Amino acid sequence: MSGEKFILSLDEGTTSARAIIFDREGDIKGIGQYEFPQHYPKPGWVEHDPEEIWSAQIRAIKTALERENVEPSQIAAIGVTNQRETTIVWDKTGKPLYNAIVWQCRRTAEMVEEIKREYGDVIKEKTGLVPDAYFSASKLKWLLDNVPGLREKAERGEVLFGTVDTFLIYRLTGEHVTDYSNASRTMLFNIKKLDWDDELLEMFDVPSEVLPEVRESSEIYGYTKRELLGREIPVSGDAGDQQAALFGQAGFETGMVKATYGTGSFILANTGKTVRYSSNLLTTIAWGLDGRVTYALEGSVFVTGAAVHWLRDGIRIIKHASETEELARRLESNEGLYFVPAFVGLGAPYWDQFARGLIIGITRGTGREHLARATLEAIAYLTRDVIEEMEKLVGIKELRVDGGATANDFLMQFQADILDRRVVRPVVKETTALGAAYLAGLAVDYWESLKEIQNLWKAEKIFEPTMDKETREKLYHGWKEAVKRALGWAKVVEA
Ligand SMILES: Nc1ncnc2c1ncn2[C@@H]1O[C@H](COP(=O)(O)OP(=O)(O)O)[C@@H](O)[C@H]1O
Ligand SMILES: O=P(O)(O)OC[C@H](O)CO
Repeated sequence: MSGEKFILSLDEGTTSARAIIFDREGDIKGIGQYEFPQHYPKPGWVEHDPEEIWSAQIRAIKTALERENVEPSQIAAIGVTNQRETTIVWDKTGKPLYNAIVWQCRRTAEMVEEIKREYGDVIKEKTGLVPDAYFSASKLKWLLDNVPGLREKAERGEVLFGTVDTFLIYRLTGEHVTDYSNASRTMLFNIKKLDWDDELLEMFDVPSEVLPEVRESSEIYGYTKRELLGREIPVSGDAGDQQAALFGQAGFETGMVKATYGTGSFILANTGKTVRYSSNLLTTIAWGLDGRVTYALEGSVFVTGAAVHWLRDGIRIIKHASETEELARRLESNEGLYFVPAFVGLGAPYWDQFARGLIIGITRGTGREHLARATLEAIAYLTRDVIEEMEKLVGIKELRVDGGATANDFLMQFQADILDRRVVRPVVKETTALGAAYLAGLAVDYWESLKEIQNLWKAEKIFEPTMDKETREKLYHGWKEAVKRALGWAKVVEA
């Protein structure tokens, strides 16, 4: 056993929990990963069992360490990053009091519509968010109103609320904390005053006793309980997964933009110390570091990789996500077929909770290659929708990309073409986990500075735009028309 030290990053995503060991170069030394079940108790509802999240996460840690023969004593620090907004309540013993309500869950859509009508502007001003069932506030209100006895317990100070980072850190260390980036996604946090907001707490009927303490994204929150890994290891990094990915992409300067293509796509632009507002994008906290908060603009697209997943598990026209690439390449163009994957409404920049998925332009010649191509193209169009909004506020030179679907070269090239911008894919694709590792490592002096981290970032492949303007704009026009037809559909069929 060598005495080399590493950083362990816990990346708890929507569908799986990963544990990744990084070395000083920011290279991956080992990975453990386990999927956990998705629960859909009613149409549009999505839940996770926090115990299933926890056991997947612990197994992932043990697998990563055992596989690579790394001893817990070689872990200098642990960083945590997580699917954001997903809401958990538990008691002081760490026992969950209900399933986690997942960010994708639409159960509070009507509740939010009502609040939005009266308080939309106030919420935007204070939290930077476009009111939506996506964020934690309405989910927490739902829990307090619907789980028998929960509100009374909460008022007695016996209930702890948190996003998944907070739950994991509580179980790991016993500390009830979160970081600025995660707090900024609850819709209860004032991103300018950097504190929980009394008016919002009142609006959502949330007793302040349940809230975690909000800390920087890089500092020691506590130490792992000895019974977990046989050692007390500092837990010293915490950021929402999308903000962590911006950090892992070394997106430290104003105007740097990354897009992560996972279940959904999340495009974030660093706006530095400035809080910039856009009516169709979110203003969010990227991280808190060295006594300073960095802000970002975010376009959250709810369904992208999940649409590829649907081709595989829903209509079963492919066996593996990667097959979409070969299918798409069989065609010269989309031949007029568009797919708007608005399975759970549309997020940025449309924010329509009632939009639903649509496939348009079907002819007798339409086959699975068209659908595969339309799915990949939709992912790229949805990203352009967001970048167009961002460009009104920040200059954007290139797009740094990461996440599962970036393995698809067809998609990456089409993305560069449709944006008319360079798309850059880094060597280390696990930028979310890497970002959390960097945050944890900075707090314990494993890495010294942002400059050092910047020097570790390396491009693997650059996709240059090659499409002519006329084709690009014609294709994009078709997309905008297809989206128009998907908007509000749930209202039409419910009426
Ligand atoms: N080669 C590929 N082409 C297109 N989509 C892909 C490819 N590989 C994976 N995906 C999609 O990417 C997603 C997985 O990415 P990942 O970053 O692991 O997601 P998450 O962290 O959200 O669970 C899946 O939804 C999958 O359908
Ligand atoms: O788990 P992911 O990678 O799909 O990310 C989910 C986002 O954090 C939701 O806001």
